[in-house]
Parts: sequence; C-alpha cells; structure tokens
Amino acid sequence: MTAATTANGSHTIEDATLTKTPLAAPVQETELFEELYQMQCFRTGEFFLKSGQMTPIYIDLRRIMSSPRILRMAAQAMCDKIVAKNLKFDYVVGVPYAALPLATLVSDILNVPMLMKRKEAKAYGTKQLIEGVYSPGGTVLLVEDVVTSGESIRETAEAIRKENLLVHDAIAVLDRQQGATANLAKDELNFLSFLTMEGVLDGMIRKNEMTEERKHEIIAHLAKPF
Ligand SMILES: O=P(O)(O)OC[C@H]1O[C@H](OP(=O)(O)OP(=O)(O)O)[C@H](O)[C@@H]1O
Repeated sequence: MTAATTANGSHTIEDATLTKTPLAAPVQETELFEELYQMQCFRTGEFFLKSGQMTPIYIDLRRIMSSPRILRMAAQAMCDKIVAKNLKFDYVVGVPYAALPLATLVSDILNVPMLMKRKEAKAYGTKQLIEGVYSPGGTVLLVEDVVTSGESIRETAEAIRKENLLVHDAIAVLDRQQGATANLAKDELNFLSFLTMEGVLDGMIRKNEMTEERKHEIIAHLAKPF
C-alpha cells in the first residue's frame, strides 16, 4: 500500500494488492422485496417521518444490518445499478446513520474507498466533519437506505462540497417517491434507486396484504406536499 501526499497535506491511499470483488448474479427487485418483507422492514399503520409528515407505510431498512446476507444483497443491488449506469466516482459516502453499513459494503464490493460524513463535527480530536483519507477535487457517490424528500442527501452533498469534493450522483435502496428526484436535481444531483414505494405496495398486494384501492390511496396521501 502506498500513501501519496497532496499539496494540502491530505492523502490518497493506493493499494495495488486489492482487486475488485467479483459481482454476484444481478439481484432481482422481487428477490430483494421478499427478503425485506421477511425481515419485517415494511410496516403499515401511522408513523411520522423526519419531515413531520404522517405516513401509512413505514419502511425501516435499519433492520437489515442484523442479517449480513440481506445487507449484502441490498448493497449488491445498488452496485448492479451503479455498474449498469457506469457511474464514475473516487469515494463512497453513506448518508448518516442508517446507510453507513450499506456504504461500507458498496465500498468493499466495488473496491472504492469510503469516507464517513458525521452528522455533527466533534468538539475535540481533529474536529473533522468528513473522516477518511481524500484529495480535494475527488468525486463522491452518496449512498442512502430510504429516501423521502432527499433532504438528507442534499445536506450531505452540501457538507461534502464544502470540503472541495465533487458530488454528482446519489443512490438508494428505496425511493419513497415523494419528490426526491426533482428536489435533488435542483442541486445538480442525479438520484437513482433500486426499489420504489410503488414496487413495495405491489409486492404487498401480491402478498394479499393490500388492495389496489388502498395502494392508490397511499400513493395519493404520499403525493401531498409536506
Ligand atoms: O429523504 P429524507 O426526507 O431526508 O428522509 C430520508 C432519511 O431519513 C432517514 O434517516 P433519519 O433522519 O431517520 O436518520 P438515521 O439515518 O440516523 O436513522 C433515512 O435513513 C434517510 O437518511
């Protein structure tokens, strides 16, 4: 391993001994839905989101860290999309906190270095908001678990751009389809997801846990501004 020092004293780590982990067979949407369903990641009822909005369906992907196999499958699904879209980046950053385990695996599968963005800078130590080894001008790919408004991605991109890093793309396991794509485009962020809310609701219909009528009610509810 070699560490190259740049003009401002930051480093890049180059490890010629690392090779990319071969990608497994592409993950299918229905396959990942089934695993998330079995892990009880989809809950109907009344829940409140970060935005304060009530939602009749809550999607909790934090649960999957308790299954290394499913966590890896979700990361692999994003990697399939990253490779298919030919996204170019030098670092992977998870949107804290829920996406950190996913970002770690994306970094591992694609053999691209990871950085970590803190929610708040510490008042001691180096006081850095972005942890890890990087060079200004590098490009970051943001990784999320579930996206609602896209605000958490936007905040993370803003902090990263302040460090003179570039961000063009963000990818999530699941898009709740509540305006994130359009919101993020305003900040010149291209947003992709592997699963969608509509896909989840269709999966729940297949499980006889939802009717078509209820699906349309939920989609109409989620389309309301918040
Ligand atoms: O698109 P948004 O409207 O920003 O909502 C999505 C964000 O909300 C959740 O995180 P949360 O804020 O609950 O924090 P956590 O990841 O620390 O659990 C989720 O993990 C996303 O980061």
